Amino acid sequence: MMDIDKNNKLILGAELYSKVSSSRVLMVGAGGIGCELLKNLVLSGFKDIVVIDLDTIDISNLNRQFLFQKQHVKKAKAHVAKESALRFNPEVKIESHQADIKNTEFSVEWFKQFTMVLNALDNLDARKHVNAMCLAADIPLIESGTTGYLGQSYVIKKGVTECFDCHPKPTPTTYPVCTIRSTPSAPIHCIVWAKSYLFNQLFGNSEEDEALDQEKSEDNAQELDALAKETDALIKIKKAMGTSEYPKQVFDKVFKSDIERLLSMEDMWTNRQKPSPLDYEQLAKGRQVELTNADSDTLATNGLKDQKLWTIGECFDMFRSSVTKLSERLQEDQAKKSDAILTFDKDDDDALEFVAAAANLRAKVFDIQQKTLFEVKSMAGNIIPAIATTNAIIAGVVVMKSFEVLRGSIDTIKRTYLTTVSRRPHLLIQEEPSAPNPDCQVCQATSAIVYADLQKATLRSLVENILLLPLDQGGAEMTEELAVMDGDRMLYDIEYDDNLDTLLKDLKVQDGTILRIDSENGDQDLDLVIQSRESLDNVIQLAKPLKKATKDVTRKRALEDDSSQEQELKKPKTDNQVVEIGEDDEDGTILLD
Ligand SMILES: Nc1ncnc2c1ncn2[C@@H]1O[C@H](COP(=O)(O)OP(=O)(O)OP(=O)(O)O)[C@@H](O)[C@H]1O
Ligand SMILES: [Zn+2]
Repeated sequence: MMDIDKNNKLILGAELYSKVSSSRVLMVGAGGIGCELLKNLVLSGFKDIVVIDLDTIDISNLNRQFLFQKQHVKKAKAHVAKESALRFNPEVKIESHQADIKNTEFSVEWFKQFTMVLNALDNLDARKHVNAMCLAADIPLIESGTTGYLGQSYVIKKGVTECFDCHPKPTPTTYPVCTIRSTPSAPIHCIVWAKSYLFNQLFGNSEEDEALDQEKSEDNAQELDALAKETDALIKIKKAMGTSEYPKQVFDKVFKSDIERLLSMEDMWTNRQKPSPLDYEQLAKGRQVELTNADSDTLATNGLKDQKLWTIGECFDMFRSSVTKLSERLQEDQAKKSDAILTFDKDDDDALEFVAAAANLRAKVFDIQQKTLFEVKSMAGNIIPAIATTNAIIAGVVVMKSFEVLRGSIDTIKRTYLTTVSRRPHLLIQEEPSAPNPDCQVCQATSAIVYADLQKATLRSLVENILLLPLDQGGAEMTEELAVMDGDRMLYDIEYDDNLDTLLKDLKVQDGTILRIDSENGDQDLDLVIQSRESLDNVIQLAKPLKKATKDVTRKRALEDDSSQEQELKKPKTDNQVVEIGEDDEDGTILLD
């Protein structure tokens, strides 16, 4: 037995050690938290780990994702993470997949093989998906996340705790389109204009970005119409893409004629400072003079290049060169695939330089403070810098939670927050877990497995032979006011029956698809997990008969399980219980709780 194992057995005790070493865990995401977590798992006795990540290693990951080194850039995160982690303990079995966890191959059945799932993700969409899969497979999920110095981790278990979707998550900030397009007043307005409007119009998807709130009102209707015309005129200019005149034409349009149009709307400027258009020829001349007069001292950058504020001449040069480079790239891509577009990526130097230059030129026009490339990168990417130590602390907390899950007392596992408070620079705050929200659309739906012969079953067979059929005949006994949804796609409701005689397979329902049956009369919703089976007695049938459930069953169960907990579970969520980190004097180990 290796030393690690011996030590783990001593630390965890024989019983927990045996549970840890015999469990099979899935880790989703091998980025900032994932790298720390995988290292922790192999060092703390886990022997059977599956790692999934869809991405490859970027150079910007190396400052905090310590399983990756320079020679690994562009390789799959999952595979490299596996290889590096194995070096801590070669006896562990690690299976790595470079894949999207949302792929249908990772079905509910597939999730069921795991003792628990550990999320180390960075986006809502994937988190919601794993949440739904773990609820359907009825296995515990440990959720975690960090932003800058803040972090959290908690356990989700169907019918016992809140799920990821029990409470709505704040939607990303949007900006009124007129603020961005006509009356910017802060650096972020110029950055959003450059990234969400100008970049998309010139190189990307010309549909308006969701960061721009297009809501029309009496006040802005006229301005919105004028802006639409302005956009049409910009689209015409795109015909010159690839010519040497192109950067000038774009420049004249967005920094001169559009600004002149704005100036002509006098009412707009009664209480605001007027913008001043930029002149291409003048800037070009000024830049010449700047370059001729500059001695090597002023040209040499002081400090880090991306943290130095560019002069207007430098912005001007950068604007022209990045427009040229991005146009060339777009044209090359379009030669291969006619509908190719570029999408803004903060790690794409040309795209970032374009956004920084355009935003700073616009800031000059509106007399707004300019920003360095570094600042633009973090604002345009909505980035709060990731901090290695925050990830490390949270990854440690996740492992502690995994031990508690294995000990079997999920209903008492606290939620842990890493936060900054005035009394101490950092503090872990523990909060009692909450019972599921009885109105949650996600975890309160009953779920059931449906066997379907996908070559033969139609939507009608699903509706008539399962959904509307009485319980005692093997159905779900729903009323006719129901809707069948595949994600956001509606397949059927009482007023939309066009698909009834279409085969499920032609509706893209496949093995592993989860269909959500919305009950539109307030009854319980139903999630149906489709499993493909051939030669069934009926082309479609429930795997197990359903029992009638009332909405409050899960909540009641959670409350009744342990009456001493009842008070805790009813407590409002905001009632934080601050727990000091106790320090064991003798050996300096930090104990949580
Ligand atoms: N649907 C998904 N399936 C599998 N892996 C995913 C999915 N969505 C995100 N991930 C992975 O989760 C990880 C999250 O890690 P992290 O938050 O550190 O992000 P990052 O992409 O490495 O860093 P940054 O976003 O700061 O550049 C990433 O490696 C990402 O590829
Ligand atoms: Zn829920």
